Amino acid sequence: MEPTTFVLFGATGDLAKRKIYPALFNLFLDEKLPSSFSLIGLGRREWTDASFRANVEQSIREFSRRQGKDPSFVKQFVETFKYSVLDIGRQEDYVKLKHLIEQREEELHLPPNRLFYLSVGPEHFQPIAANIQESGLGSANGWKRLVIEKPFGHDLQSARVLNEKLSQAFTENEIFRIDHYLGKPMVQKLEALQQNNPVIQGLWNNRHIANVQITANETVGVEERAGYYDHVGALRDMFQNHMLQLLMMTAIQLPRESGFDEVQVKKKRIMEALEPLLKQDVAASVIRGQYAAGSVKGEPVRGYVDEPGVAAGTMNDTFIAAKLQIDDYFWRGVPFYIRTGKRMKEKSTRIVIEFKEQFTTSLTEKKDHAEANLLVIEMSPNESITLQLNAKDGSGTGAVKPVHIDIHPAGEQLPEAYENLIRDALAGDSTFFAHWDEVELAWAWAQPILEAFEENLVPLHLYEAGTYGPSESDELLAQDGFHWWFDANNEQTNALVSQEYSYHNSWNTLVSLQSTPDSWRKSC
Ligand SMILES: NC(=O)C1=CN([C@@H]2O[C@H](COP(=O)(O)OP(=O)(O)OC[C@H]3O[C@@H](n4cnc5c(N)ncnc54)[C@H](OP(=O)(O)O)[C@@H]3O)[C@@H](O)[C@H]2O)C=CC1
Ligand SMILES: O=C1O[C@H](COP(=O)(O)O)[C@@H](O)[C@H](O)[C@H]1O
Repeated sequence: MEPTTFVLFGATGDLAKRKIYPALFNLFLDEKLPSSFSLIGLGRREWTDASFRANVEQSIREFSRRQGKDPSFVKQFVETFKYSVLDIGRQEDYVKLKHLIEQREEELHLPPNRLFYLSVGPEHFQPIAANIQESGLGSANGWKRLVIEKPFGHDLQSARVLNEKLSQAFTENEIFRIDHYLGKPMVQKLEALQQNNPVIQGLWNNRHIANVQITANETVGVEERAGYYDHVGALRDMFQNHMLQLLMMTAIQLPRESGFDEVQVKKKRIMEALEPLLKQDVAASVIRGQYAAGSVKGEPVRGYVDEPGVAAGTMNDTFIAAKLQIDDYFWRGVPFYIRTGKRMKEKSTRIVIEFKEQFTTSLTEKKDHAEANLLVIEMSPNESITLQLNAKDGSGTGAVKPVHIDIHPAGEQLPEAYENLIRDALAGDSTFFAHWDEVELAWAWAQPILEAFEENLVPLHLYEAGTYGPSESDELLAQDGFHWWFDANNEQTNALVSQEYSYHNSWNTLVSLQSTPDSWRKSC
């Protein structure tokens, strides 16, 4: 990895503290940072280098999964960190920053490779990019990269304007838009699963798959983020970005030797093939919900409208479920059901592929109770891949019972999403970042839904906190003859939960999932 200066805007903020420093520290311990690495933190707070380092140390103690490590490692990690006071709107602060960066590059013999990480509110993205350009910070004789956090725009129009402005200072290849779901280890292993297993690759189409279900349920409510969330809702906060990225990563078809460019092109093709919704038809395939008072994990919780900071009479969505169709050769006719919500019964992020029951006859169906074949990719709370097959149960009656092949990352400590993403950004590999074409197409697809919500063309269903959302979400699948798998109140899933036979395999033996193929990765 090339020597790099990591310039962190928002170094005093919450994201830096909870995610960025712990991720950098873990990369440091794993020797995955560039051998020459300089970090400069920026914020308005009047911190010194010493107080900045003390804050970073504290965040590592609090949030790093390696907090038990020898404290001398933490000291060693932060000892070269610098802090500079910078107000985003003040041009003279960028001049001061430029001098500091150049001085450090000289002291540490670093080429001027600069990664600008914007861990600040979205209203600051454009002014920072413009000031980087105007101050000459981005015109040194090395590479420059811009890493930006979500949200990327508020709707299609604002996203286009933002992109246009950023493009004046950075090329598309230099912009790394974070979608932390793309950094999740199971998402990164998803394509390796398909690419390295012809048996799965051969099944990955509408001849064999009945439907796909993508769920991201959370138990938390709006927390202290009402100021942000009440203007955004589940559609903008989760669906337009994370959920559609999961859809792209699931539906993509990649031959074994696919490179980074192919991934990008094929993700874009999926989005282009996504059947658009007309505003007046949104209500037929989109369910909007908002949590009412209830209880989560045995604790009573208030309804969304009673959360501090939420506007009176708010119609904001805290739950959304939708049926999507991809109109292409592979997926035509396969419904993709996607849902995400806050204050649900349990935290669960998973993709379920339900295969068609091609070979069942009415006789075997009745006698054997054969369950559907499922492939379940579990991202949270645990990480695993499970394949449900049917086998004779050995009782001599000839009965068929579901068996499960579980693939767990046994003993392996998987990296956090931010570790994967920061490592990739440092390496110039944008495979697992959101590219502009995808972001624009995702906003274009979501736009009629935003408008239908705005104009109240879609009913807002209240659901009790601690449930699986409004019952209309179940009906969305029931009208096609399906049901959400793994909802505890769904009897048909009990067979899976009370499994009798389970073949536990080590992470590597059954399928080769360990790493994402290098051919995916592109070094700029
Ligand atoms: N926190 C999280 O879990 C997540 C956050 N994000 C995104 O990350 C970004 C940062 O969020 P978060 O850390 O929570 O926000 P915080 O409000 O905690 O931090 C904001 C940071 O921006 C700095 N800042 C604000 N205004 C200025 C200014 N005028 N000049 C210089 N610095 C300024 C603050 O510095 P100071 O206070 O010193 O002025 C602070 O370091 C946002 O885009 C958010 O959407 C995305 C996913 C999760
Ligand atoms: O981006 C966001 O994601 C989190 C959920 O992330 P997860 O990794 O815990 O599944 C969500 O709580 C938050 O509202 C949203 O902004």
